[in-house]
Amino acid sequence: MTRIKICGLSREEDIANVNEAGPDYCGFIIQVPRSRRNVSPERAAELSIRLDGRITPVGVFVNAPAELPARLAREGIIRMIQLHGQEDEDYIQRLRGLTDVPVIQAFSVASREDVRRAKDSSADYVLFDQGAGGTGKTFDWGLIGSMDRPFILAGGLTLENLTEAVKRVRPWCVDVSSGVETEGYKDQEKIKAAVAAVRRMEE
Ligand SMILES: O=C(O)c1ccccc1N[C@@H]1O[C@H](COP(=O)(O)O)[C@@H](O)[C@H]1O
Repeated sequence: MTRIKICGLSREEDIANVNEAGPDYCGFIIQVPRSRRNVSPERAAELSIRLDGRITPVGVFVNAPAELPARLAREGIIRMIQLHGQEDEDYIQRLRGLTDVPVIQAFSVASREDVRRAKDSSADYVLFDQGAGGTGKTFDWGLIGSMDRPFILAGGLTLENLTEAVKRVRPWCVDVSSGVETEGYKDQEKIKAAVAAVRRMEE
């Protein structure tokens, strides 16, 4: 069964829309000023509290001090931590000392070497993406090859390529952000269609 995460929520209506669509995970881009999906920790708290309890809130961080994701996890604002910067093994170990929520480490895939590095990660899950995150672009899925651990496929997934991605790559979870937006905002119909497409594949 492939799970689905809808990432980059920033408005109350985004929460209402995911509550209706029912993905497995949703993501908040926290304290990443360069992202147009950026939310403050306080805003993430306001949004997370409105989320259906069956959907796991994931905090997405880029080189944040480890105390920040750990605090938000302790406060129950997020239940998973996604590291999307240059965080290394020392960082993950420091985080482990501060919180026991599952950790996702993102890797930008441009070569087989990037995938090999991911195999060595001590994170609970690895995520394969194109570029620095939220680019809306895909990478060569053939580079993933065979993986002996659960992984998340991200990067430029859309209603057009989601089904093919699940069939070809067999990820543990797909992560969609730009692909369920219209003019820069999350789109209710696209979110519903993406979740339905992944659920249909389980049948
Ligand atoms: O979405 C962002 O703006 C973002 C910023 C910084 C780090 C990660 C970000 N998003 C993550 O990027 C991937 C793929 O996004 P897309 O579907 O290609 O737009 C996904 O994992 C998001 O969590």
